[in-house]
Amino acid sequence: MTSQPHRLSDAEIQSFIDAKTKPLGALGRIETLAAQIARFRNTLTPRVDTCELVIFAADHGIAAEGVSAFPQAVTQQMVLNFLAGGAAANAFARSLGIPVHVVDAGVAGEPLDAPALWSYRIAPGTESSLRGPAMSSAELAQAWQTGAEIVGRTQAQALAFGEMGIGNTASASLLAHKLTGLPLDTLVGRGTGVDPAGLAHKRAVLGDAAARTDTTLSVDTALAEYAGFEMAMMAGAMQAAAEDGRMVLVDGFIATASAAAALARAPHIRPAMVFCHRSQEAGHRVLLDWLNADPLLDMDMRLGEGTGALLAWPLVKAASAMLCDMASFDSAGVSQG
Ligand SMILES: Cc1cc2ncn([C@H]3O[C@H](COP(=O)(O)O)[C@@H](O)[C@H]3O)c2cc1C
Ligand SMILES: O=C(O)c1cccnc1
Repeated sequence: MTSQPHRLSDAEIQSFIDAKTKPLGALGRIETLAAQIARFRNTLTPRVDTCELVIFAADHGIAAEGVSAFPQAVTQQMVLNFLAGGAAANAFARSLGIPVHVVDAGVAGEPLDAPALWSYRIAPGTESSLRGPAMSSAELAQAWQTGAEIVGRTQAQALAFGEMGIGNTASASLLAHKLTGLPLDTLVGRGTGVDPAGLAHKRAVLGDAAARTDTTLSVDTALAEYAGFEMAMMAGAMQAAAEDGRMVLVDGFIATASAAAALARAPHIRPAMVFCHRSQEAGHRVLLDWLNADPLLDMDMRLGEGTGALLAWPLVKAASAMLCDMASFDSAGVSQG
């Protein structure tokens, strides 16, 4: 008979943290984060000092219904901007020494001919979920599987996931609504900044799109009916990353909707997930509450791209360093109170 590997208990982890040279609890939420990392990696000294950012880009059929303040062409233009290193995510990542990978999961138009682009396009954009399913179940399966394949191309101990896709706050609202049963209106926000009339129009369009199907749906049906390729691919990548022992840094509203889908399929991956920031997008707060997630930062940001996840990375790294590098009262010869 093979013996089961020892699973660290919460009490063992807490007493290891309490033995460090600091008053009890003095590192606040860094201690909570450290305990999460130790539990997830099942070691008291989990080294987490490398991170990569993967940005998934795709277009959304529902963008044609006027639910964004920006035209669909911006998705492809921003992909080129990511590749040129000029987006907010690039600037943040560079300042932190984090490599950025850009995935074409289904950007509209002709495929981009850019050697640095990770080209995994399922189709040139989804169908409009106002009229029918955004994608087929075969496309969903392909997107999910591709997410796992993409994780295989990365090495870092933590992966931050970002997205780009005009109209994807609309898709994220619909996906979150069908997964959770929360009222749709509480999950709809201004995205890139639609004005009050634009927001009323967005609510009406999304209400009609939601009315096509049952109030709540299974995760696979919800994804196929309403998600984008970048969201399904990100969800698949989150599951694969967590199952490979990597920490998963969850960004804003769209990434959190993808995380909710990943959790619906694979609840066991929750300990890998760090909810990094609370976006200004109205639905994010509601969805985080439903997930019982209390994110690390609240910076009044509403961008996506993985920017919020990047800002939280130093906190994750510090929590790991606290566990790995900090002395105990015993080892340092410091008197306890
Ligand atoms: C220049 C620009 C850069 C962006 N970077 C991320 N997003 C963000 O805005 C989009 C979602 O908002 P909506 O649903 O209203 O279209 C996504 O592409 C998201 O990543 C951007 C949007 C714009 C315009
Ligand atoms: O929170 C996000 O991820 C977000 C919010 C608005 C626009 N794009 C992304």
